Amino acid sequence: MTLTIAIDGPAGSGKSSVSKQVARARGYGYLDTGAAYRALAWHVLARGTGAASDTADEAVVVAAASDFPYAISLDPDDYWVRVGETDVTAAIREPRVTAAVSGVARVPAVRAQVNELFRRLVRESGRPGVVVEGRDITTVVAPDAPVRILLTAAPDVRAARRSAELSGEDAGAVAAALHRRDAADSAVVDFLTAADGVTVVDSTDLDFAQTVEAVLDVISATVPTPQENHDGR
Ligand SMILES: Nc1ncnc2c1ncn2[C@@H]1O[C@H](COP(=O)(O)OP(=O)(O)O)[C@@H](O)[C@H]1O
Ligand SMILES: Nc1ccn([C@@H]2O[C@H](COP(=O)(O)OP(=O)(O)O)[C@@H](O)[C@H]2O)c(=O)n1
Repeated sequence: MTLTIAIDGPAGSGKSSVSKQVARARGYGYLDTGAAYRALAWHVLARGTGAASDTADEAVVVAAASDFPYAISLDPDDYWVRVGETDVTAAIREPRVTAAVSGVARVPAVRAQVNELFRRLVRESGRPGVVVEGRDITTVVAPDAPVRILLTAAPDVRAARRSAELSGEDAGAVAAALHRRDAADSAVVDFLTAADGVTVVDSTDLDFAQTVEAVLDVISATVPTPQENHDGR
């Protein structure tokens, strides 16, 4: 059976980059759940024009979700996202998609549909474990996962990290968009407080390597690596 490592947190907390590195270190798969919501937002925008591409319209979103040929790689060293024949790996990070994604993520039928997909992708991964990251993995998608982590960082630190990535964008606008999206998203699922049994890793004062180490330590406490087993630790 594939082991699930569940990681939640707000935008820019380091979920994707840290989870990817942790997956490499443990020989696990990596599942970016936000990519499904982003790809569906991209799909809605690509399918229609005018009202037919309105990601705030639940009926439009549900119609797009019923015809959504989505595929994602769980390989941390070969990450890609596709909708049908189109590689959307880069396109789903564009600001126009980021601005539309919360509308898509608000639709309960969409959440139920992608959650089933996430569980199936983990089941069929063929890997000993998968690091699954998002907003509701510790609470809804995999509440029984043996390791559940909330990755946080102070809002200004998260905004600074995100704007450093998007060098062409205005830092103030990136920060405002990030805080707006967190506010919209946290009305749907609570990813700002740790549920019972969830370990908080706060990366505000940690660099990237230290954050990866902190997450690996939490995992090792519950799931020793084969090497650690061998040493009798
Ligand atoms: N502890 C850290 N210290 C400094 N930079 C970090 C740290 N964790 C992540 N980053 C960087 O911050 C940016 C946002 O991280 P990302 O993994 O995309 O966050 P999320 O998936 O939560 O939105 C990336 O450029 C990443 O390399
Ligand atoms: N498990 C999840 C993951 C993402 N999402 C939604 O998908 C969007 C994009 O997620 P993401 O993880 O790619 O966002 P970042 O944290 O990388 O900025 C979020 O803003 C949420 O609206 C969600 O609702 N539930």
